[in-house]
Amino acid sequence: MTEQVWEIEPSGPLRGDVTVRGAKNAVSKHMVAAMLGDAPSTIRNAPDVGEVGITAAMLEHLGMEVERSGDQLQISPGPVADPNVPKAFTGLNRIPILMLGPLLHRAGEAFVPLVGGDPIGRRPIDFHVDALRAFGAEVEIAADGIHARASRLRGTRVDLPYPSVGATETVLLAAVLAEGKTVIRGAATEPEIIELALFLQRMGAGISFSPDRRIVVEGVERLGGAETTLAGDRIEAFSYLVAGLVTRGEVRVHGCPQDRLVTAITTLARMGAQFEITDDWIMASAPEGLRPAAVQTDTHPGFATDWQTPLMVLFTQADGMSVLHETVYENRLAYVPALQSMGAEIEVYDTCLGGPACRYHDTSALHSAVVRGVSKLRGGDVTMPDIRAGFSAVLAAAVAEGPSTLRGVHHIERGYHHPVEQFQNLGLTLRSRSR
Ligand SMILES: CC(=O)N[C@H]1[C@@H](OP(=O)(O)OP(=O)(O)OC[C@H]2O[C@@H](n3ccc(=O)[nH]c3=O)[C@H](O)[C@@H]2O)O[C@H](CO)[C@@H](O)[C@@H]1O
Ligand SMILES: C=C(OP(=O)(O)O)C(=O)O
Repeated sequence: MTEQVWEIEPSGPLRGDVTVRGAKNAVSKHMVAAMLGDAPSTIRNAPDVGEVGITAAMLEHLGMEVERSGDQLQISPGPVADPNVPKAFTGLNRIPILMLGPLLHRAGEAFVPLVGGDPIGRRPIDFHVDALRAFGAEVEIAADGIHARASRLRGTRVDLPYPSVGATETVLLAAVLAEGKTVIRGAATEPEIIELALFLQRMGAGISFSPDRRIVVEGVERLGGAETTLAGDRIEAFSYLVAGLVTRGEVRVHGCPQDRLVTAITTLARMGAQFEITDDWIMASAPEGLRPAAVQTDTHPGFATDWQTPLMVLFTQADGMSVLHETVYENRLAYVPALQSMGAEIEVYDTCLGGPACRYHDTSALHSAVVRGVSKLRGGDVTMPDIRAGFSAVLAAAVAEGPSTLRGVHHIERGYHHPVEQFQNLGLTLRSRSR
């Protein structure tokens, strides 16, 4: 069987411009929201990534029309042809669970296969299921997926035990057409949640945000179509800024609003990065080198867990001991052995270092890391375990001495827009080969 691999050679400082498009998850979730309308919706600035194709194929199976033209997607919500997402989509991404609410509204019944996403720790769906039951749905968890049925969803009160991004979205997508009022307490407030809520508001939904993670939704009878242009992906934007910093170059990132990166920018600035920020782009450089830092990942507006992997590689190139405490996923340091095999001096611990105790305090999950910099990295033969760890392997290969071979590149292709071209434009010697 042939395998796609990336061969990377050390290439000096990465410099130049990168434009980021909408985030892979944002585009999929807007596509799911569009299912709720009774008229077509348009989503612009969509990236050209595997995730969109997976979600489009699911929607088409359900009876929606999806038309792509350049960076624009038009979703025309026809009658539901089949309320079952086929099992062929098992594990391909996390989007099917979000389809339950819209399918219940449109068809009164639904089946979605087991959701996947990156293997970064336990990713249960109990909050989603409990919330749908609170709306009055009958939900049965089978070995191969979830069956749900409801003649009408009724507004309810949902208290999320942790501000889960996906569960907040499940509740929003169920609440907008439910009968009466829904109140979510403990809601996630990530920029992607706000972006989705604004889109739903354009479709006609009654959503208001209150302080203290409380969202109130007044159900409406019908939703129309809407148009939107997605903001550039903050994870991708951060990753390319770090690509410049870690190689002692400077990358100018266009398309991601500054307010989505505020904590990231402050964190990098604390490490000695200097920024130029305009309305159109953000550029980072570190002419005087980088200092170590202690960083804890968190829900928004904290330091996002998806920013953690490039930061880890940056820590290996900062002068001194850095600490990373991952509090969102218990197994998100599983990629560290690959970096260690390339010479990174990283030790992982099951204790909470560099911040207050988190949910994994009393477990044996290795979720804290101490990183010694500056480490001399050497080229390696590494398999990417997930999307963000994949990007960090590219960064490690870019600063390593000697060539590297990276496998599992499909992970990156699920969510980064044309990564080979972007890296090559920045000056990285990267060849993508089938072997
Ligand atoms: C498709 C998508 O949007 N992915 C993003 C989304 O993932 P996703 O929406 O899956 O992440 P959540 O915010 O739901 O997960 C946060 C935490 O809540 C826990 N939890 C979640 C749901 C549940 O029913 N029960 C439960 O215990 C999870 O195990 C995790 O520890 O937000 C994460 C946190 O910003 C990002 O890393 C992912 O890139
Ligand atoms: C964890 C991620 O994605 P997913 O939730 O789709 O696995 C991610 O984008 O970093």
